[in-house]
Amino acid sequence: MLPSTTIVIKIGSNVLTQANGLPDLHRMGHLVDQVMKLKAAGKKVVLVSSGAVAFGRQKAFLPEKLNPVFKKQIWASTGQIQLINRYQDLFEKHGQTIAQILVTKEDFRDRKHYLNMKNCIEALLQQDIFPIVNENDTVTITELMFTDNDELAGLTAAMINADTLMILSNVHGIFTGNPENPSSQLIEKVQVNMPEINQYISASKSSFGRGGMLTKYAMAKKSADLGIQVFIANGKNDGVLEAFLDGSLRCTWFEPQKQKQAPKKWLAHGSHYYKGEVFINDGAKESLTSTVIRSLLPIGVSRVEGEFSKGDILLIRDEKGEKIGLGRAEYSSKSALEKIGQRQQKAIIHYNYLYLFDHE
Ligand SMILES: Nc1ncnc2c1ncn2[C@@H]1O[C@H](COP(=O)(O)OP(=O)(O)O)[C@@H](O)[C@H]1O
Ligand SMILES: N[C@@H](CCC(=O)OP(=O)(O)O)C(=O)O
Repeated sequence: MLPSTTIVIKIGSNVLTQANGLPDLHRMGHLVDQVMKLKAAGKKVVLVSSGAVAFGRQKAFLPEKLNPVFKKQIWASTGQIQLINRYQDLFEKHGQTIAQILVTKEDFRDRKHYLNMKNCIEALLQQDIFPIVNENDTVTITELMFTDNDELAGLTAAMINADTLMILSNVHGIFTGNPENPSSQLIEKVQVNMPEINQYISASKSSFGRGGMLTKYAMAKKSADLGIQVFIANGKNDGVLEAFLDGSLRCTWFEPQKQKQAPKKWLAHGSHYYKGEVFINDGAKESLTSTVIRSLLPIGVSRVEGEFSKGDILLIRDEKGEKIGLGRAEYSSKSALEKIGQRQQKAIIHYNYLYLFDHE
């Protein structure tokens, strides 16, 4: 475990609900008390909290046959008010003002939205207002949805340059088998060059969760690659955050690699958010993957696909179609089409906004 100053804490739906599905206000209160202890210890904290759908489900009784998308929208829109009101009551007891931030995947795709979000969270933290983030579930349907809030928490941690991501679920971490099986053991440490441990993870999830342990693992690995240490721990355990503070936390810890620069962190999460594709020739591939720092020039581009604007994320492929990396477009697709193959043109992707895959 490494020192931490800025922490994103993700709380799963199951942590905030009882087995019968009713909100667990006692647990919520206990977590808020502990978050305040982290703040008192000088940590900057941002919360990514699930629970809108779970809270809404308890209040809005809907016909069984209603379209599942409408159900989710109704539960999320009614439940988010309850969720945030509960937080407000609980934080108010500590004299702490809170802010609600509801976001969509689109906000991470568009660099302007991304920077607006980042600046807003940073301004809130500076003013000592506590940000609570959730997905805007009423507008994010099917392909617009985050896989789950674990993905949103990973993106948020990268966005605000957090050094620590704490994922609170209803298990102590990743086990070598079903966590309910007494022979399964907790994997305490995940290090960079360790073999994949996803073989141990089953697709099963807790009753109110969306993504399951597989997305937690994928997001934790990605965040660790970007230099963020990740803890997966049991938010249902009393004193979980105090144990984090005193170093006695029982959890799965992901060792971080060296911190990446901020624009590269934005791009690293862009695999699902790119707007267009650029295909590069062998010479450009060699140049980009060499040890010398280089931008991608139009002369190295053989074709572009998709409609994109300046500032959008592009996926870079080689001539065989293999994925090489991601970058921020310096041209719109219209200008790029005019410039490809030409010499002495400004880079289509500047090095500062280029992220190359390690082994994809
Ligand atoms: N190898 C494993 N170790 C730990 N949990 C696992 C494993 N395989 C599957 N799981 C399941 O993942 C669940 C946690 O994911 P999820 O239900 O999405 O929680 P949350 O609501 O906190 O996001 C656990 O309750 C457990 O049932
Ligand atoms: N935005 C949804 C959260 C969905 C989700 O990812 O849930 P979980 O897997 O419990 O973190 C809600 O507030 O209900």
